[in-house]
Amino acid sequence: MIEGRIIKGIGGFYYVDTESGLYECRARGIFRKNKITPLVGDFVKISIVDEENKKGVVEEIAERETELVRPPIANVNKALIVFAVKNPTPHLSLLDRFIVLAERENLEIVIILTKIDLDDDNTFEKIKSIYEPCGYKVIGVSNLEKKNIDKVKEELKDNTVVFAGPSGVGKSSLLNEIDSNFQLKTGDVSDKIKRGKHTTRHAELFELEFGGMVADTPGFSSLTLDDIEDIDLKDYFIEFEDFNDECKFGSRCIHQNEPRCAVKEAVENGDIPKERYDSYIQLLNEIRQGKRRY
Ligand SMILES: Nc1nc2c(ncn2[C@@H]2O[C@H](COP(=O)(O)OP(=O)(O)OP(=O)(O)O)[C@@H](O)[C@H]2O)c(=O)[nH]1
Ligand SMILES: [Zn+2]
Repeated sequence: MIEGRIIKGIGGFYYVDTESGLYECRARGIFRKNKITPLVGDFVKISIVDEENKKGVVEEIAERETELVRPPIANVNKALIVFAVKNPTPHLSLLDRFIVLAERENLEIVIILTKIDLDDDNTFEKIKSIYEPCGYKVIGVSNLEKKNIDKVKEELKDNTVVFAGPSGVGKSSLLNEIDSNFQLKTGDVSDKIKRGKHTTRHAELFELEFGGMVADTPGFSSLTLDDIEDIDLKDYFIEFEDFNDECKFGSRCIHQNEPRCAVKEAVENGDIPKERYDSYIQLLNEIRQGKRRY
């Protein structure tokens, strides 16, 4: 058996990068039986079935350091959450959902706002003023005017990063600016001509020329948080952290209707952005309603 890493998965095939090249692999049936799906980013052991045609079988999957469900990817340490300031209009509820999922995996999170060349109503500053006080780095980028591409590069260098965000925000364009080899790797020319634009259809990991790995992932337009418990949600709003223990009911406080809630006080004092608190309550209600349905 040889070791490698799954860098792409399409239609039941896993493409495993190893020291002796790229192998197209099937997964052992045992994984399906145990309800384990190999993920892009997984470190695996494969047996070679056909060396000439580079075909193999995934035999073992190493324990995952991190595992994101949406987009599905394993063993990344950082998430660059990409939204555009305009075209498409940024939906902060979706941004908050992604943050929750990434915080649950303890990923480092950086928010990238693209298309700042179109920003005629200060959307960048507005979003930054909500998320920066929470502790998130917010970087404004223009692929068109090649602005702040180097700042994004710094975030990628020597990390394993997932690019996630809605469709059309410029994730692939940004990766093209970052590493000129990216286009060669993704460029499905016939597809591009047919559809007039490049659309990412599956997650794929790329090695960056300056060190590090990055996964471009298909855009998503909604995210549900069904598998999160209502009581846990507050832990994924990191700006609540300093106040959680000061509530009258301590860690049992869900910061909604409880008396003497330090989080609610912090919102009133402006120490926690109101937008984030409102978003928290909205997600909390959603999770609870979802639970009641089952
Ligand atoms: N004005 C402006 N347009 C941009 C910028 N970045 C990307 N675009 C345009 O936005 C559109 C979508 O860009 P993509 O890079 O395909 O977006 P994506 O996020 O990869 O989309 P999916 O693959 O569908 O997830 C293209 O028409 C780009 O030319 C930018 O910084 N400024
Ligand atoms: Zn509270």
